[in-house]
This record gives sequence, structure tokens and C-alpha cells, in this order.
Amino acid sequence: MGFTRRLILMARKHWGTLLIAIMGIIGTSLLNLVTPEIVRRLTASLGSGGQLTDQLLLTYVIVLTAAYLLRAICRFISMAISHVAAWRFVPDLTLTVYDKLQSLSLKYFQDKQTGELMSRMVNDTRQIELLVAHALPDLISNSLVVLSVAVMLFVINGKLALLTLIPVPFVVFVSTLFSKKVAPLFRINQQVLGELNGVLQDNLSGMREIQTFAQEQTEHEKMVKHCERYSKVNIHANYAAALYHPGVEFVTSLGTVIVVGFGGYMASRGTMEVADVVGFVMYLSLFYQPLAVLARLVEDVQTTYAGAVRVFDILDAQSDVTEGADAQELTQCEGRITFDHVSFCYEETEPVLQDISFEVQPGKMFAIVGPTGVGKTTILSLLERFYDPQSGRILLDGQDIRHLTLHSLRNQISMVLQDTFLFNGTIAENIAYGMPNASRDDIVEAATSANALSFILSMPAGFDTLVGERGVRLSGGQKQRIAIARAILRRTPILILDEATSAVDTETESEIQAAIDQLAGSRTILVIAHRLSTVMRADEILVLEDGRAVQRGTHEELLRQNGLYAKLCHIQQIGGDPQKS
Ligand SMILES: Nc1ncnc2c1ncn2[C@@H]1O[C@H](COP(=O)(O)OP(=O)(O)OP(=O)(O)O)[C@@H](O)[C@H]1O
Repeated sequence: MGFTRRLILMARKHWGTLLIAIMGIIGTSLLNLVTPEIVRRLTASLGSGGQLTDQLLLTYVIVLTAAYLLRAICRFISMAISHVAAWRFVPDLTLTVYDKLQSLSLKYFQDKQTGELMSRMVNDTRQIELLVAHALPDLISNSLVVLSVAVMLFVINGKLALLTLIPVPFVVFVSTLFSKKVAPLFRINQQVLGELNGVLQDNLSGMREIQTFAQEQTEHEKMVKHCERYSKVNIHANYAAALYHPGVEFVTSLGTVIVVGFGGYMASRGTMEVADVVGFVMYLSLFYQPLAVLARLVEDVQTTYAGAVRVFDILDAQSDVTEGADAQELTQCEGRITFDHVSFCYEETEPVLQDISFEVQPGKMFAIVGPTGVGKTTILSLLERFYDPQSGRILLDGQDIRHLTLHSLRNQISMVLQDTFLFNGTIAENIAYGMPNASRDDIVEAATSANALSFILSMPAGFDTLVGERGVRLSGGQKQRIAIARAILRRTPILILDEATSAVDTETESEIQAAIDQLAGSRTILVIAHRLSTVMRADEILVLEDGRAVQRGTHEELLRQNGLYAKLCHIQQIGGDPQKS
């Protein structure tokens, strides 16, 4: 199986630890053979031709005690160390998956549910722990026991040994049948668990909406459906597994029947020693039990396989936005932005932006306006390379952004979005999110510029107040001001404000606006706002309609053109002099 090889290679770092665990497993397995051999010898010495001296008996007792002690030590080593290896490998894998997810473009996440992805990262990677700490040791130890016992059986009596092997092909047949019919059920299991987690995560995040719209009953019913499905597929898979295990057990027990029958027959005819029959029965209990375990391992490996496939699905995902091998670091950026005949669509059939061209000079304020859904935010997403345009080029300081490293490109841009996302931490940590080494003075200065200082200081713990998950303990306007402070603090050559002041009152907005006006000149500012009073001071305004650029100019020029912009201004009752608003 390709995935086994891949997993083994991925666990390269832990091979040493695994090797120690494997040595422990081998020791345990081989020491298991001591008991039947001692019992066989004891029986022989008790028989008619044998002589059990006290000295010999003492030797048996000492050998057995030593073997049990050593076995306990080996078992401890194998159990403890295989878990160490597994629990070092699983976080490694989870991290690899996480890093991969971080590297994927936003398009990948468009049709994925967060809960489902979390399920893959947590539950499916956990399956690999089962493989490393349980299935792998079982596989090695049981194969070894089966092999060594088989050798012992042939040494004792070749004919009887051959007879006892009769059930083996049946065990193999049943196991193969199992892996074909039952294992896929476990795969569905993992998938359904992922879906359940997806819905759960969605509902927990949207609890406020569920309660506001009194949808508790509907959501309850939705959950019932998912829970029932999860329960059904689990019952189905386990039912099939339950059928399989007794079946294997029955077939393997036939080996004991053969030994009792033929062994007893041969011993009664004097063609086989009684001690050998006893030894045979003892060895057989060691032979068929591991064989049954080996057969059952198919199930564990299949479950792991299901998990691993889902994990590898993520690891193999191709990002739409990739960095070329010769991508350059952008160190000194002036902030000149050029869109050169850019066209873009999310879905092939629906063009969003068509042939957009414009240039923003360093230090200028550029606004993009237009009706809702016309593609304004999409322009900003293209500049950040969350997506790549299907045609046309986007240049930063004259360099195609596809030839820059993503890290250095995004390091030039700070973005404030309408939906502010705050992390569950303090206000200071959230403001310093893009600048973890920022001093408290810098944070206070940025908060002052964003007109956030007074509300922060009125909070119980000031800058050290916890904002809660996604900033639930703050109002929309407060969150926006923290996001603005966060963007200002980064002091990047480009600042993007996408409806950044939509949640604050007009007085606060004009204060923030004044702060932003002060930043103008020192960095390029791109602004999107439905409230046109926010954008009328811009050096240039681009008006979009149906994904196309229909007008471009200053506020006064656009008013004079008497087109869409003038119409929008008229609706918002905005007049001609930007300084007066
Ligand atoms: N991730 C996405 N996948 C598919 N379609 C999308 C995606 N994001 C946006 N769209 C679609 O692209 C179009 C432009 O969206 P965009 O967010 O750029 O508009 P906008 O002008 O910023 O809107 P608004 O003013 O309402 O914020 C819309 O029709 C929207 O439905």
C-alpha cells in the first residue's frame, strides 16, 4: 500500500524510538515460547522414560521466573515506547496538516466546513496513533509468534503440524473478505463523523443566529439526522465486524480439534509422545490466537487507512496560489499599485471583474465604490493574492506580484475588513497581532490614532482586557477600531480599509477619518466604503458597475460627469465640497 510507505517515511524522525519499541515487542514475543517448552519438558520428565530431579525442577522454576520477569520488562518497553513514538508522530502530523492548510489559497476553504477540517486534523490523525502504538506492535509480535510457533510445531511433529495448518487458508480467506466488505464501512464512518463535526461547529458559531431566529427546533432536527446517521453507520460497521470475529475464532478453533483428535490418536497408538501432544496443545494456543489477532488487525489498519486517506487528501491538495521557485523578496516597497487589464471569476460561468485597469501612486488615497456585490472586495483579495486573476497582471512597484514571495507581498499590506476577526486574547495582543514585538507605547499610539484609546482605558483591565472568542465582549465599532489600530501599528506601505468604519457612529467615523487623513501621504491607502462621505477626500475614485470600471476621477470630476457616482451621491445627499463634509 502506497500510504504505508508514505507513513513510514513521514515517521522518519521517530524511527529510533520505534526501533526500541520493536525490540521490546520481539523480546515479549519470543519469551512467550518459553512456557510451552518448559511444560513440554516437564511432562516428558514426568512420563515413563523421564526422570525429574529436584535440580531439574529448580532449573525450570528459575528459567520460567526469569522469562516472565524479562517478558514484563520487554512488554513495558514496547508499550511505553510505542506510545511515545506515536504521540510524538501524531502532533507532528497534525502540525504538517495545519501548515499545509495555512499554505492553501482561500479557494480551497470555499467549499469546506471548518468542523470537517478539524475532524480530519484531530480525529483522523489520531487514527495514526492507533496504527503506531497498537496495530504495528500487534502486527510484529503476532507475526513473530505465529512464525516461531510454526517452527516449533514442525520440530515436534511435522505431520501433525501440517494438519493443524488446514484452517489457515480459511482464516486468510475470511480476512480478505472482511477487508473488502467491512473496511469501507469504517471509511464511511470517518467521513460521517467529519460531517457531524462540520454541522456542530457551524451551529456553535451561529448560536446567536439560531436563538435570534428561534430555529432551535429546526437545528435540533438537523442534528438528530446527523447523529442518527453517525450511529447507523457505526452500528452497521460494528455489526459486520462482530460477524467476522466469531467466524475467525471458529475456524481457528478447528486447529485445536485436529490436535486433540489426531494427537490423541497417535499418542494412544504410541506413535507420538504424550509430552509432545501436551506441548502441541500449549503451542497451538499461542498459534491461533495471534493468527486471529492478525486477522483482526486488518480492521484496525483499514480504519487507519480511512483516516490517513482523509489526511493525505489535505496534504495533496494543490494551492491555486503558488509561489514560483524564483519568487523574489520585496524589501523596499513604495506602494505603487497597478492593475493591468485584470479579469477574474470565482466560478467559471460567472465573471466578477472584467478588464480592470488602474494605477495608484505611492502615498495616494484611492477609493473603490459601486453597488453591492460589484467586485470591490475581490479587487483587494487579488492584490493580497488570496486568488490569482484569470487574465491580466497586478503589479506592485512595477513587479508582477506573482513573482514575489507571498510573505513579502503580504508584509507590505495591512487590511481592515468590515467583519473584524479578533483572536481570543487581550486588546493589546490583538492590536499587536501583526507586530508581536511592538512596545506598549507603540500599541497605545496606534490605539490613539484609531480613536480607540478612550474606550480601551474605560475597560476594567484597559489594554489587558480579554476580548473573548472572536471579540464577543466588544461592540462592532470597538472591534473595528482595534482592527484599525492593528493595521496602523504595522506601518506597512499599503493600508486597505474595506468598510472599515461601517460599524461606528458618524462622529467616531470622522475622528478616525481624520487619523487616516494624517496617514495619507506616508502610505498608499485603498478605501472601500458605501458611505461616500468616507471616500470623497480620496485622490482618485474608481466606480465599478457589473464588474467593470465605469468611471474614474476625483469626487468633483465624477460629480460633473453626472454618471453612476453622481447618482449614488444624490441618494446619499452628498454635495460637491469634500472639505465641508
Ligand atoms: N469566495 C467567493 N466565491 C464565490 N463567489 C464569490 C466569493 N466572494 C465573492 N463572490 C461573489 O463575487 C461577487 C463580488 O463580490 P465582492 O465581495 O467582491 O463584492 P463587493 O463589491 O465587495 O460587495 P459589497 O459591497 O457587498 O461588500 C459577488 O457576486 C459575490 O457573490
